[in-house]
Amino acid sequence: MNDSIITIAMPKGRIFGDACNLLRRAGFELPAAFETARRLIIDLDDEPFRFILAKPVDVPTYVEYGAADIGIAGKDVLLESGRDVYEMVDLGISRCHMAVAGLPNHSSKRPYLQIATKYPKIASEFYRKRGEQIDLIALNGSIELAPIVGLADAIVDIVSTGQTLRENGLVEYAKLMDISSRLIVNPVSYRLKKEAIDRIVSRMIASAEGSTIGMD
Ligand SMILES: Nc1ncnc2c1ncn2[C@@H]1O[C@H](COP(=O)(O)OP(=O)(O)OP(=O)(O)O)[C@@H](O)[C@H]1O
Ligand SMILES: O=P(O)(O)OC[C@H]1O[C@H](OP(=O)(O)OP(=O)(O)O)[C@H](O)[C@@H]1O
Repeated sequence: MNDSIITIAMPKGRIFGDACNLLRRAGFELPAAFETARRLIIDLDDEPFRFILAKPVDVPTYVEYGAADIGIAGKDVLLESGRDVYEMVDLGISRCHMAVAGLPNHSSKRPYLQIATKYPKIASEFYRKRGEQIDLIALNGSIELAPIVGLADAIVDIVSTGQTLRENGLVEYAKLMDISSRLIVNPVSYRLKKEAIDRIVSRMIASAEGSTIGMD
């Protein structure tokens, strides 16, 4: 960790555009090519900020280990990763929700419900709280396929517009939680660079979409 530079881990992919817009609203002068460049480390010219561009699911790892002081990550990724980071601000971007879904009027013939998901921790916690024993099937994407081809009785996955469910003839059975992206901070960085990080947090709160502050 360099003491004078603040390193910010950015999630590539879906959140990236929303996160860049938010940073620009917060006064960060991101270069025009920020979104299109293939470089994975980008330093700003006039401010002591370094951006590292990571896969969304890896952002909490970079922040927990201190390779980045700060990061932006979806609440889904934070819950699933269980990484030891401070969650400082709900940025209100990339909003969606986590849901249980499956075929309409489906009734399982299995002894335990078979649940396919990219989020085994979130799914098992949900069913544990309901006192239901399940068989988890971990998948990496195209989760909606599983109930259609009989691999699972239901899925636990993200729903945003609902288009993927609709186009695949699935319905939502239950909503687990709202999801949005959060600003996360490495605890040691926060101790050593508190003033600089607090300034960033304030800028982000002022520019966030209906943000709230909180340290989890
Ligand atoms: N349909 C969606 N609408 C809005 N936000 C979403 C949606 N799907 C996911 N997200 C949010 O965006 C984050 C990153 O999603 P994205 O699909 O870019 O990454 P990913 O799951 O690693 O993708 P891939 O594995 O396909 O590269 C998720 O953690 C979640 O918070
Ligand atoms: O409600 P919607 O607006 O249709 O969005 C929901 C879809 O978006 C995500 O998938 P993603 O596009 O990230 O692809 P994946 O199958 O690789 O996870 C999520 O897993 C759903 O499949």
